[in-house]
Amino acid sequence: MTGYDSGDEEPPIPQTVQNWWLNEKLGSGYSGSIYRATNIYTKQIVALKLQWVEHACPTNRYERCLYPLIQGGKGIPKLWAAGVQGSWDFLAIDLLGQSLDNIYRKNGKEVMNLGSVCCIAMQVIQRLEFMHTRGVLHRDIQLGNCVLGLPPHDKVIYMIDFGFSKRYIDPYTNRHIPNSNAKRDFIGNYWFSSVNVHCRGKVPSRRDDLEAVALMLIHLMTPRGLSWTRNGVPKSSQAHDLLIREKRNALPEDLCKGLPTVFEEFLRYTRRLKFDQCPNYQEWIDKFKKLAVDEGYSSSDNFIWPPPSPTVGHKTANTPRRLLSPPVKKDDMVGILGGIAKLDLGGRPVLVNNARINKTTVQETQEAKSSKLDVRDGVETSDANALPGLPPRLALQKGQQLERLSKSVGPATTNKELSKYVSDFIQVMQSNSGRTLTRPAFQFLDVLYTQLDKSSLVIRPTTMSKTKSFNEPVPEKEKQASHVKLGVVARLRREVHSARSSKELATMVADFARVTNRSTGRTVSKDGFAFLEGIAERLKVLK
Ligand SMILES: Nc1ncnc2c1ncn2[C@@H]1O[C@H](COP(=O)(O)OP(=O)(O)OP(=O)(O)O)[C@@H](O)[C@H]1O
Repeated sequence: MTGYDSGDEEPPIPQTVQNWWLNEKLGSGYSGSIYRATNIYTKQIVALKLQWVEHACPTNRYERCLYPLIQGGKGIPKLWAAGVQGSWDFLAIDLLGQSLDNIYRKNGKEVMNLGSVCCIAMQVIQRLEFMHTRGVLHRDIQLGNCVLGLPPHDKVIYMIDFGFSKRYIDPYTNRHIPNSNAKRDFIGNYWFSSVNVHCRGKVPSRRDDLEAVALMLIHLMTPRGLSWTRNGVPKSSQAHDLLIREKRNALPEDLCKGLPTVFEEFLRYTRRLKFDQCPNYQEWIDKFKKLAVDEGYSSSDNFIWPPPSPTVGHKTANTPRRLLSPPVKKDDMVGILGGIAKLDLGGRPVLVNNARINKTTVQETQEAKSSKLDVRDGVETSDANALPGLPPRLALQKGQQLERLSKSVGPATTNKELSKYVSDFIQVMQSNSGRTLTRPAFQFLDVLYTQLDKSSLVIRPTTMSKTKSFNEPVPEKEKQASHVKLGVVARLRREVHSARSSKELATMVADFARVTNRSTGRTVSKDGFAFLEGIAERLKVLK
């Protein structure tokens, strides 16, 4: 054991403590060790948490008092026995399996798949909801304290280590503990304790447990983890100060760049909560569930490790951008453009007045409209269109809807039609919690761009594969707006209303796609949607 500062020496670990025979060591922490132990009479097997009574940080003593308050909750280990025998303070609790930290490390600290992270989110938020309803804060949320059960409970995440836990409801007055401006000593962990508690010395409350969950989830989704975790535990006060500064200065939008928006929203939500405010746990459980479902994972919060195979290699709207190959690979783009080139357009003009639309075009438009009806209904009538290798159909819905829209926008012949398709595109994008530009969304924008850019030309199918795409180098004269950084979408939103030609709109669409791709991790912001709505509006009036 480590960490004790008593003058006395810690005695050797005994073979038995009360009725428990100690087997192998399962793990150890700052203040004690955990053993697998067998009841010598009943043969019941438990995890025995053992701590020397003289330890400088007598967490077992606190845990003994806390455990009874939270008994009976799902994912809370059962306390079978507790007490002091001789020099040893012990707790006998349910024997559990591996911790999320073990899993994370065994997995080479690789980014965890989104489905698993959503399960962790749902379960850990539920655990905290339960603890909080019992008037207890955890105060040490971290991967090592989230442990899987043993079969048949191996899909359940258990919370352990209540050594730092504390009542936030005064048992005598039944009131929330008071806030204070006095700076407190830090209790928690370096990686995930909230900014208020860790960096500002504030009194912890429910919001801080939730902020720690948010940081833990973001950590799991970030290559090499959160930046302040990368140098290991700080070994000096200067190193700790640096860590604190880094954590305090990290903006949610930077921490969550490229992640599904739910993560950033959750972190911001936890930081907006008032000191004594009760979090809306269910809202966030539902949001993470929806995110999982939208991305083709199960709606169940069962944590299955290793994750089921269908999701392997599946990259979707909400997959972190860092994990994705480039938005549209060159080969794919050639394929897409080749596909459009194969459309039998017969050299018809596009985006011209109705008088020049021939009968075939009208028919095609009607077909496009009928497929759009499916899009509006959001119902897939058949899996015939399912793309090989893609996961369950729920995940396909958004992608398929966008693919259909891309196909429809290609043969569109008037600005009015284009306007409607843009509105449909917005609708599909907004119907999904991950408002990110996925590959099919880029496809749509690319075809839209092509349509707008070529508005005054006749499309010649043979030249389509050479058609300019915003994914390809842009000629210098059009490049001025491609140095776009933050704020560009806001500018596009303003300027779209004064665009004088389809070509101008095309340039704006290209800028929008580039800046969304490059600067905001593909998330379509409010300005982004307003810009797209502006496109739809402008197309209605542009001839
Ligand atoms: N009930 C259990 N069943 C199986 N293993 C467990 C159990 N509880 C704890 N462990 C293992 O022992 C390790 C240390 O447990 P715990 O965090 O409770 O101890 P601690 O001394 O409070 O540690 P820390 O210094 O991290 O706060 C855990 O990370 C886990 O690997």
